[in-house]
Amino acid sequence: MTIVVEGVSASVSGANGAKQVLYDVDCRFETGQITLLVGRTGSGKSTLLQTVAGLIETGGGKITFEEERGASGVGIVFQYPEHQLFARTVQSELEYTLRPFRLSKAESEGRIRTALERVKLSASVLERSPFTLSGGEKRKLALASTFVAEPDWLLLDEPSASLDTEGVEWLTAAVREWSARKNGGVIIATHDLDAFLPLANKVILLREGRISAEASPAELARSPQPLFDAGIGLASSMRTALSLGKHGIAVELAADVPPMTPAAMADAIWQASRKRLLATKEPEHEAVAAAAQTRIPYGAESLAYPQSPGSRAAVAAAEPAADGAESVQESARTAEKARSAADQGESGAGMSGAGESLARRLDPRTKWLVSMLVSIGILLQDRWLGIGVSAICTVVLVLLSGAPFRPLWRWTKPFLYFSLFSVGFSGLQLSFGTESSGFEIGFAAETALLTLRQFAKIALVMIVGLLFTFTTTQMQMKRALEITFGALEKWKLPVSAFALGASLLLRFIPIISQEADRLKLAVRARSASFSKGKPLRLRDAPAFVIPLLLSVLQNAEDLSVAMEARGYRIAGQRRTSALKLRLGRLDVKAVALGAALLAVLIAAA
Ligand SMILES: Nc1ncnc2c1ncn2[C@@H]1O[C@H](COP(=O)(O)OP(=O)(O)OP(=O)(O)O)[C@@H](O)[C@H]1O
Repeated sequence: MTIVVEGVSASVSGANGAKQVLYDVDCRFETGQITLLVGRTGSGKSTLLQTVAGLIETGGGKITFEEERGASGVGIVFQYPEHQLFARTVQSELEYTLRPFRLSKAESEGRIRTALERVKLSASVLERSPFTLSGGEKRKLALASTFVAEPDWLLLDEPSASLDTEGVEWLTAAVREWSARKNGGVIIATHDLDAFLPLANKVILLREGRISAEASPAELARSPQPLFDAGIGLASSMRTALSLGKHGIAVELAADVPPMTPAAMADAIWQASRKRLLATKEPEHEAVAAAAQTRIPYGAESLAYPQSPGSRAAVAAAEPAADGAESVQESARTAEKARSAADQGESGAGMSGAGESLARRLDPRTKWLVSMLVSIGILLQDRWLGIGVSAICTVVLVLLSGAPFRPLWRWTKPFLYFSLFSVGFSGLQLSFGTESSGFEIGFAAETALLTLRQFAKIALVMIVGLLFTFTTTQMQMKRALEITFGALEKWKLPVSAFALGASLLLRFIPIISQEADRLKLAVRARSASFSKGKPLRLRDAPAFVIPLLLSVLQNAEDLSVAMEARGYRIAGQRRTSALKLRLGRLDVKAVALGAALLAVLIAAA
């Protein structure tokens, strides 16, 4: 009853293409145990969780379920519960999970009632839309919709986010209860050591997509160095012990019950204080000196202070009480600075110079001009030879631009399917004839080819347009339009408004795409796991089309509120632009290339 992860690598794909997140991960998750996945933001916890759940394909290595139901017995609750809710009512949300089990109505109602009781949600929410619930209620519902399927494994991503103190207490109790009742396995990706360390049997520390350490909570309590190495810091009980140690009060660590909870810590402090009180029969300074010499302050035996400035500052920030509030704030600021400096160091390489794709380094006006020139050239074509040359020119542009292939293909694919259908349909010839000849069906290849040629041209123009979209940010696009057509403002033409509108339209393309991905993932994760690892089934499509529309509308509303907050409503008010555009030598070369491609296309026409 174990999940074995061996040499697993995994990538996630976003608007800018695929990015490897996990590297050669080896670990085991035992049933009956609660395992924590702990690591800094972006270290790959969610990705590992989703890979184990079968929602992300492994790019190498394998995951073995040493039990009967395999990945189908896994229930996952996402980091943002709203990412997994999609139905019109809470009732249908829960029923959706139960659909593949083919239960009787009474059984299904019973399971729903029990699941709601377990998460302490009242049955009165059943008729409400999940989207009207509060953040904490959504999390409870997400958990209920997982509990209802009675999975063997419970995978929770940042489960304490958006819960209040009482909510966290309830959650930890629910996880404990579930684990004891089902004897199932629990994997929790979290930063919240205070809440989950006391529950855990094992902690797996992730750092930049790799496992940096594995330890039991008791081992970490005695030797917290791996927590610093992974850039995480300590649970507050550990911080308290560390601070007391600096004052010469040594908190003894019991081997079996490490002081992870406030109650256990209070007990340990009480024991330590009593010892110290007894010692103060001697003059106080001697007692302190003796304590400092003879007792081992918490963590000192193993806590060799980390050498890198970032982690040293993090250690300083993790020791609050000793030096007063001011120094705590100062060290927290230093730690933050050090971390962000480290972050910039990591990400800077990818952002600058050679690492950046050619198209991203070009001025958006240049890209727009080149796209126009090539699109005009493509639209001039009337012969198959010309279409072939257009296709070659488009491939040249795609390769030179360095635009990501996957999103390009994802956006082009539906159009290609639609085109093929239209081509087939346009070639159909139906005749209802006379009584003697009857109904006849034929296919006019010539008409179909004509349609194919038209669609091929549109597809190529679309790819050229997408190249522009995928390599131009909304801000660049807006500035480019404002600069290009700015002169028209003299004649009171609303150039800024037009530029903003056009750039918002562009901005919405990736948003819709991300939303569709999110909903597909949610539907797959909850199709009681029967279709995990397989593409979405057609009959699941309605489950995400309406939520997709709703969420696009919600995004539009959020955006309009944000814009209003930034003064976009105030007519005539000019805003300062943070983005300066400059044409360079590379732009001249790109325009020359565009003109050359147009010349080739005119020659081929
Ligand atoms: N859809 C995506 N597109 C692009 N990058 C992504 C996508 N999903 C995740 N990533 C990147 O993958 C890396 C790991 O992300 P992941 O969500 O697994 O980290 P995490 O440890 O769970 O972080 P957090 O604690 O902030 O939730 C991050 O750098 C993140 O930016």
